[in-house]
Amino acid sequence: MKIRLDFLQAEPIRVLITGAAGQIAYSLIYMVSSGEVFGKDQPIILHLLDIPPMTKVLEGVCMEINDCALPIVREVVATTNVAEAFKDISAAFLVGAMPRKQGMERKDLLSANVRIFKEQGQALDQHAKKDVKVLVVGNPANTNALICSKYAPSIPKENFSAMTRLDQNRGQSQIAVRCGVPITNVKNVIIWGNHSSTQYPDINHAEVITAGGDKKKVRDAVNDDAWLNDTFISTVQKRGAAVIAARGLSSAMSAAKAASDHMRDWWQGTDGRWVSMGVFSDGSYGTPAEVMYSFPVTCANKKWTIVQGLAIDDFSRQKLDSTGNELMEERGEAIAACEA
Ligand SMILES: NC(=O)c1ccc[n+]([C@@H]2O[C@H](COP(=O)([O-])OP(=O)(O)OC[C@H]3O[C@@H](n4cnc5c(N)ncnc54)[C@H](O)[C@@H]3O)[C@@H](O)[C@H]2O)c1
Ligand SMILES: O=C(O)C[C@H](O)C(=O)O
Repeated sequence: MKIRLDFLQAEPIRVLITGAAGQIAYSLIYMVSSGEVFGKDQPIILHLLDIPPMTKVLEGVCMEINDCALPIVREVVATTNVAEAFKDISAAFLVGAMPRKQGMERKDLLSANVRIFKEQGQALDQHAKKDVKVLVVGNPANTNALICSKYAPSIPKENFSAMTRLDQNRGQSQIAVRCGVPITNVKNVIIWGNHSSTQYPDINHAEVITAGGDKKKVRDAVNDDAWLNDTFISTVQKRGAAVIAARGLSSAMSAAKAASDHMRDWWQGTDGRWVSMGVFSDGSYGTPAEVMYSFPVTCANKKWTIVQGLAIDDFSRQKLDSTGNELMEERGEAIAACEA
């Protein structure tokens, strides 16, 4: 009989979720604690941070974590103290921030939220492991991630990322429904740029296994350029606002699922699959350098690599530029707000 000792041997890692008393965290904590993200054999010590007025809610969340009887959760550190929350962490989901309300754009949250990410960047710099992997979810996510990395100079820029996986999942789902196939039959939908209404959901390189079992380019399988170039793009760009209009609250379950997908793929690798992540731009594809731009990437050995060599037509060029311009504007505003 083969006895598995790896579970007993693995050292626990410390995983931080901020905004732990909020909506997204309520789903995310379970996903992370179930082993979906770091592996079923990887014990974790959960660090949960929220602000003092949420202490009682956080206590309730901790009761529920205990009551879930989760095998990989070794300990829960629930706190409103930033230094304690960031101490020795190997991974961070930075969720805690104000969500937008109906009628707002995500960048309207910049002045309210950016200082949170300046403070948390400083905390990462002082207290976290130097190889910590940081996923920023709180909006405006790309620019908050940039600010976080700016204030954590001792941690490599490539350890910071912003979440555009929800947009990727939304795009793949729209295509799967349109083609009448399971979501797993759709590959390589790309999100370029900002997690905002200027993002560019791009299907030019995407493939689908059709209901008949043939592998086709999405453009050929859908065979409706008007829908792909207009309705599809604007549906994905405006999906967050549509959820807010319907629920009266911003997306939470789907955001938690996307955060789990993002960190799992970064941590465990993508086996050559492309996923979209907001990462520190090196200027690939003529994008502005030094903003957190969403690119197609592959992940291996806990590192992401931008997929290179894709053809960019004129339609796409204009869209890559316009979302890049917005990121540069946000960067200027955010730096000014942090230095004020
Ligand atoms: N990138 C994405 O795809 C995506 C998707 C959905 C939501 N979001 C964003 O995620 C953020 C959180 O959304 P939510 O629905 O969970 O909001 P929520 O209001 O339900 O929860 C946010 C929590 O963060 C806490 N918080 C506020 N300031 C904090 C701080 N300084 N430190 C720690 N915690 C703090 C709040 O007390 C609250 O408990 C929002 O900014 C939202 O816009 C991003
Ligand atoms: O749209 C929002 O404000 C929340 C989130 O960014 C989303 O895309 O659902």
